[in-house]
Amino acid sequence: MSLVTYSGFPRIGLKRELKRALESRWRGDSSAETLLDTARMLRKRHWTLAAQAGADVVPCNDFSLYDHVLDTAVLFDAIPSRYRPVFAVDELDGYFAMARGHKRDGHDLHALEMTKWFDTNYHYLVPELEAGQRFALRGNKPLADFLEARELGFQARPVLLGPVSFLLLSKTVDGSDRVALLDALLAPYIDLLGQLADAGADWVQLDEPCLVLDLDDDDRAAYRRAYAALAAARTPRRLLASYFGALGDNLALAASLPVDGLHVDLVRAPEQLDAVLDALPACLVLSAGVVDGRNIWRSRPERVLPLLRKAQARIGDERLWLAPSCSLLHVPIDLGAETALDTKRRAPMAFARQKVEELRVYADALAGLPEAHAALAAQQALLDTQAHAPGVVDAGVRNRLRTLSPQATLRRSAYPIRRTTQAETLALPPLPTTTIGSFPQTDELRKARAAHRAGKLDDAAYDNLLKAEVERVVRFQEHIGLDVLVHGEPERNDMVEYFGEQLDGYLFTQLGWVQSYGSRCVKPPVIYGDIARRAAMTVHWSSYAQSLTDKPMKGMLTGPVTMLQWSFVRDDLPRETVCRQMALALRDEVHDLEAAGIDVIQIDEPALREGLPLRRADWPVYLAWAVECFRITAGGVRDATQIHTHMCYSEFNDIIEAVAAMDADVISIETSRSRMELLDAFVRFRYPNGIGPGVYDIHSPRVPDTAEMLDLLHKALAVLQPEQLWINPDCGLKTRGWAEVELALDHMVASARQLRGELAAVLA
Ligand SMILES: Nc1nc2c(c(=O)[nH]1)N[C@@H](CNc1ccc(C(=O)N[C@@H](CCC(=O)N[C@@H](CCC(=O)N[C@@H](CCC(=O)O)C(=O)O)C(=O)O)C(=O)O)cc1)CN2
Ligand code: MET
Ligand SMILES: [Zn+2]
Repeated sequence: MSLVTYSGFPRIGLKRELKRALESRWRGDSSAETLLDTARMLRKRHWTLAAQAGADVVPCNDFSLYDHVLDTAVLFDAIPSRYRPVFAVDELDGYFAMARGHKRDGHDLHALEMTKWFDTNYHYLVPELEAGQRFALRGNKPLADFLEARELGFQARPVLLGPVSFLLLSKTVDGSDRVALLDALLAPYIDLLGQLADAGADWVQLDEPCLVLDLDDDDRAAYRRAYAALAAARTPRRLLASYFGALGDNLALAASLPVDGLHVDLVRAPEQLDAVLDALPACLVLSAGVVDGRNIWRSRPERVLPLLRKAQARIGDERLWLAPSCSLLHVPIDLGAETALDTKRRAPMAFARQKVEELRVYADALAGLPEAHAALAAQQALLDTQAHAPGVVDAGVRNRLRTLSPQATLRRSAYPIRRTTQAETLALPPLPTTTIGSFPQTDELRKARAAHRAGKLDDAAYDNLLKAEVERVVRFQEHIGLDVLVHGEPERNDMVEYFGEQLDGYLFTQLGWVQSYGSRCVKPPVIYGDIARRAAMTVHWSSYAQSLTDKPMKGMLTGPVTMLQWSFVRDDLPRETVCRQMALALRDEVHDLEAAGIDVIQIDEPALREGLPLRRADWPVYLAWAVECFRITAGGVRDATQIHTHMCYSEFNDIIEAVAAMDADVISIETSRSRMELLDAFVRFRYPNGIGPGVYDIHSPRVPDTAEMLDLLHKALAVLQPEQLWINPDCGLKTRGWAEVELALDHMVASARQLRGELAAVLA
């Protein structure tokens, strides 16, 4: 009979137990032991849950206290020297110093860089390597997890990030070739695999997601060398796992590697099954990733069963494993906890637990169990009726999209004309200062929102509290002398969920948390139907904030691509269609803001880069619709209305033409961690519009001083026109405390004043 398994489980816990335990430890309110106890409790709970749901084999070492790439770096002792003194005192403090920076006991260490895990909203820590880097086995996390599982009665399969993907996801600090470090890295990998074999592990899973990317010959050679070396050593049987896309031109490579099993993603790339079966050497196990590890919809038996039957016919039951397409890290844990959702809406959905249950049913169906067949037929019937459920199709939206004029993407005039008009109407000083939107989300705010939601705080009281917060934010900005103000976004739980709550076509979960980085989670809202705006969403707050000040108040919206990227999206329409619906809804909001007298409107697109397809060949199509959607949102406003956009976590070289084609009047970007390196793409491209390279790293509790910001600004002025330059932080301030924000923004305004003085002196 085919075996049911999965390659990784969410770590944070149904009620975010890990988040609470981490943050409590970081505050110093609890001991390391307490944190480790919570982690152990979660692993046990999750293994038990998965086994009860029908998994035959569970993975181990998929759990992490912060991030699995960081775990791998520490496991192989790839620890930059600056952190070593902290490790020398305490291993766990050292680990968290790499994750979050460390300012204590005379140390002032910045964290490792954080970046997107492929095209997901999960962020990993980028290992820092250097030429001549040495690796050694440090600690025994995978082995300890394996033994812990066995103690509980599970013969688990340890999961490791494979050596080649580990190197490809790392960076070298000296610009040397990271793949050249492979041979040095293989020795401790082999040690570890030997230890696991000695301990009785029969399989190990080596994750090599980079196999779905465009690889060059050196990368391919590295794969061959690495896996030949592992095959020559004593190891458990090796399952090579690819996910997030098709193996494509790397299929021959993957199938030629000396391993014992291959995992492929048949959700993103069902079409690869024939080629995979043709290429799969005899005796290899095929782990078929047939239910979606990236989305929350039940699988469609009419799509999945033919794939499984074909595989079964070709290789038999013993060599066929059933699994989700990728780790379940990217979905919430248990739909059963969503008691507030009505059963009709809940029926077509599946979270991690339900996905394992689905796999069990497929395995039983392959084994010929009649009740499994009946269950799958019922599931298919349910999904078919879903297409006609209320709210799924909105004829008005469909019609509006069908008849949308191409003119909708156009501004009235070209940028140089808009620029002049805006200079006259806004009358801003040179080098205008602004912020990215959010101000600190204090405990008080979050508690009040929770109380409001629970019915313990009435609408009026909640509204008053938010109004008072907006007023505080406005007064503060006036006091320190910022030029373009914001209202601070205190009314928003999250920049995506907040808008989702006000749009038709969306539904929400109570406990649908997904880890974004470390202890930070998001609760992606679910798009199940056509998107339409019921009423204005932000005009009330922006107008109120504008009424408090004579300075321009910047309206604040989340852009269509980011709304899509950070939601769970229906799978019965092309993503670009859903995105166009979103763009139309947001366009109406832009117009309403303009009509209400808001002259500056920011449309955030921090996830535009994240949505870029993993294969270069697929970029142009995506970028074309992504840019079009932004332009639909911003299109049609008066020349005098200044459209801003904001992007963080982005490498711009690949997308600079698309960014320019968005034609926002001003873009703010994250640049301070890279010390303005991210500006290079804009400079090379001679990006003509306004640009605000961030001068304050808001991810760190560290407050930069004025001189540090001036230094960054001088760097920017060396390559940009002074008329282009805006001064702002890297991103929103919601995760920071007021004390830090007050100081940092004060320093920022001081740096702007000084720079204006310098410029005036040059011109005089
Ligand atoms: N969707 C999304 N993706 C993003 C970002 C983003 O802002 N949004 N930013 C980038 C970085 N990623 C981030 C992801 C999450 C957070 C973040 O701060 N998340 C918060 C939760 C935000 C939220 O939904 N808050 C809700 C719920 C808050 C809460 O925990 N309430 C308590 C009750 C309050 C209390 O008593 O303390 C509870 O439910 O138990 C609210 O404010 O209403 C967290 O993990 O702490 C920040 C950055 C990239 N991806
Ligand atoms: N306007 C948003 C904020 O300031 C943009 C955040 S981008 C992740 O929080
Ligand atoms: Zn941002």
